[in-house]
Amino acid sequence: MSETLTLTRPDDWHLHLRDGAMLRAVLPETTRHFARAIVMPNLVPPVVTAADARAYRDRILAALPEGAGFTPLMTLYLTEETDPADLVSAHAEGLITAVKLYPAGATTNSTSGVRDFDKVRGVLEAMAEAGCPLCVHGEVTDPAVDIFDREAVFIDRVLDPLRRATPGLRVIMEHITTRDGVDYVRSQECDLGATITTHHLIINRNHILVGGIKPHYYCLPVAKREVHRLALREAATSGDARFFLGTDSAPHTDDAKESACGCAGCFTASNTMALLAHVFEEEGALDRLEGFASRHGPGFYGLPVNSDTITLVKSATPTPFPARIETGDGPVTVFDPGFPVHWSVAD
Ligand SMILES: NC(=O)N[C@@H](CC(=O)O)C(=O)O
Ligand SMILES: [Zn+2]
Ligand SMILES: [Zn+2]
Repeated sequence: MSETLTLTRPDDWHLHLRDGAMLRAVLPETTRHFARAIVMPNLVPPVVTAADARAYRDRILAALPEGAGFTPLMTLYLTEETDPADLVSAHAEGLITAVKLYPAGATTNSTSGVRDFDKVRGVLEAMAEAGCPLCVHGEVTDPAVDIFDREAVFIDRVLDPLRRATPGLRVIMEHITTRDGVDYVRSQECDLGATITTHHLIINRNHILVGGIKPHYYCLPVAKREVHRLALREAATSGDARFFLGTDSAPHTDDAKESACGCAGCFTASNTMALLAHVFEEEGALDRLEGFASRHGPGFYGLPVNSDTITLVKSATPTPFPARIETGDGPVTVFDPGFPVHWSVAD
């Protein structure tokens, strides 16, 4: 007898869809299970204006598989030159759902990001006024700060001062990787949420480095110590509506990952829901998966929850998933959790 679990259809509140051949290959992996996704704007060149976002949204819609009922929720990439009027009108007309802040140099394609936070103060104030949320890649780029400390230092040096200076700004700490991130979210009264990725619930830094370097486990923010992974698991499965799913599924070709200078990013779009069922079952929290994957995100963004469902099935034998997907740019390896997975999403 197989066990099943039916959930309100989930959304992905942090996703990289890329462009061109890669977009066409990875998009169906998301639309199969998810109804909506917050689409990251870190293309080359980035999505910085309303016109860029409209053109990118049209390319995504043109690449949708037949019959996919999927809505891309667009974002703008915040730069020191962002025009607040362009941003506010794009938000007002529903073209964009949020704005993304990358500290310059913090991650993949972030060179156009923010260096001097004073230069974006006016834009952040306009966003607070307009009710447009800010998604944040929360790592400092100071070369003197150890890579494993960059999230915690960002909270103290950048995020907390920024939020105090801009009351009413709704902020999502993207892909939190530390207990410090969890604690900071919990310590705040309002206007703060956090996304958690699938892979950060599964791997710690040992997975990347013990027994040989594993480039497909390398992403940013880099996975931390086990205590942090456990804190993320506790937060994700706690039922606290401030924590929700953002896969940060970030495809790079195998050539780009398996390199002397490998790109950061784990590709999890294909197997995220199966892996989450495994994780939530391990934590005795299967009844809270729907909150994390399907309810808390819309709640934070002030959007309706989806009206249809997906069904997860647990079978007696492990359910294999493809090790990689083919793209016009080359193969992309699917995140391997390193354990057998018995859950899958029913067709
Ligand atoms: N997470 C990653 O490791 N990489 C992301 C960028 C990001 O989300 O920081 C990417 O665009 O490849
Ligand atoms: Zn990021
Ligand atoms: Zn990302």
